[in-house]
Amino acid sequence: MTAQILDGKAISADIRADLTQQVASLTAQGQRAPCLAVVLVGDDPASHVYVRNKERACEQIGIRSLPHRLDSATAETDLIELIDTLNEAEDVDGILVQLPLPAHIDADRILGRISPAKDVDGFHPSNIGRLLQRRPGLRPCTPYGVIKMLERTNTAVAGKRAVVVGASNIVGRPMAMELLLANATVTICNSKTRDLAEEVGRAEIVVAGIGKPEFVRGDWIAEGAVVIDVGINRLDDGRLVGDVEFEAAAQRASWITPVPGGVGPMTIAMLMHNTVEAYRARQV
Ligand SMILES: Nc1nc2c(c(=O)[nH]1)N[C@@H](CN(C=O)c1ccc(C(=O)N[C@@H](CCC(=O)O)C(=O)O)cc1)CN2
Ligand SMILES: [Mg+2]
Repeated sequence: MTAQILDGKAISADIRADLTQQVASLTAQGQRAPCLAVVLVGDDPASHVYVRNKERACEQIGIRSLPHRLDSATAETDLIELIDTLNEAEDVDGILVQLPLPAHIDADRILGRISPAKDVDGFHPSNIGRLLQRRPGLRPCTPYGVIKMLERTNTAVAGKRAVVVGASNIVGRPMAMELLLANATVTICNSKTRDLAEEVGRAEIVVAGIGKPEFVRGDWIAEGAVVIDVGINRLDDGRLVGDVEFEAAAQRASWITPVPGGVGPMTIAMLMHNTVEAYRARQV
């Protein structure tokens, strides 16, 4: 089998086009536009690129973005003060704090300070708990985006054997919860998993999010599996590769996401989706 490509750029463009229409119809009715506060601390070059891309996506959709660029030496107490101000601001619907934060700042404390109603990244323990319990809430963008991509394959997730490789708080764990919500039979693999190849080989859906270039070998993949690669790794030669050995995996998979142009663009599209959702929830 040779896999069909799950084109994250195209799917995210569809989602953003739909959001553009939604926002246009809100503002045509005289309502204010949704507003996303974008907080970036420090000068990590990749973070600057991601934040710019998020602000550009806001602009295209008609979401107002409120930039807060802070010095890398910003004290944790000052950042908390800013979060509190944004939590209180009537006209701010979503708060995004770009990660990673500088080492002297406790990221968990900051993410836990954001009002769950404005937590458009879906990282607050309350939103994670809601996902775990099948209750409505803001859902972490990357796993949510993966679910949207799986919908595009027109293969039912319910009843499928899904293997998530990686158990991070922002990808692996919430991804497993999303797949469970969709009624898959889910296995979460971590760094201590014995015989990873065998686990992956049983999967009808594989989601890789471990942050190790081409760690999941193509010959581990079962014939016809759907392969979702969340990894984005920059090699010394400048090439960008995922966590899956793409060419070999594509020989066996039915669908596969490329890197770049796969899950990455979906993360930003779902952030925009969550911002509009947070706005709507705050209007009632
Ligand atoms: N507060 C958050 N911080 C971080 C998140 C997040 O979701 N919320 N995720 C990552 C960074 N990130 C968004 O913030 C992100 C990374 C990559 C992409 C993307 O589209 N990548 C492109 C390739 C880009 C390149 O050439 O380097 C792709 O995959 O096609 C989008 C979003 C950590 N921090
Ligand atoms: Mg820290």
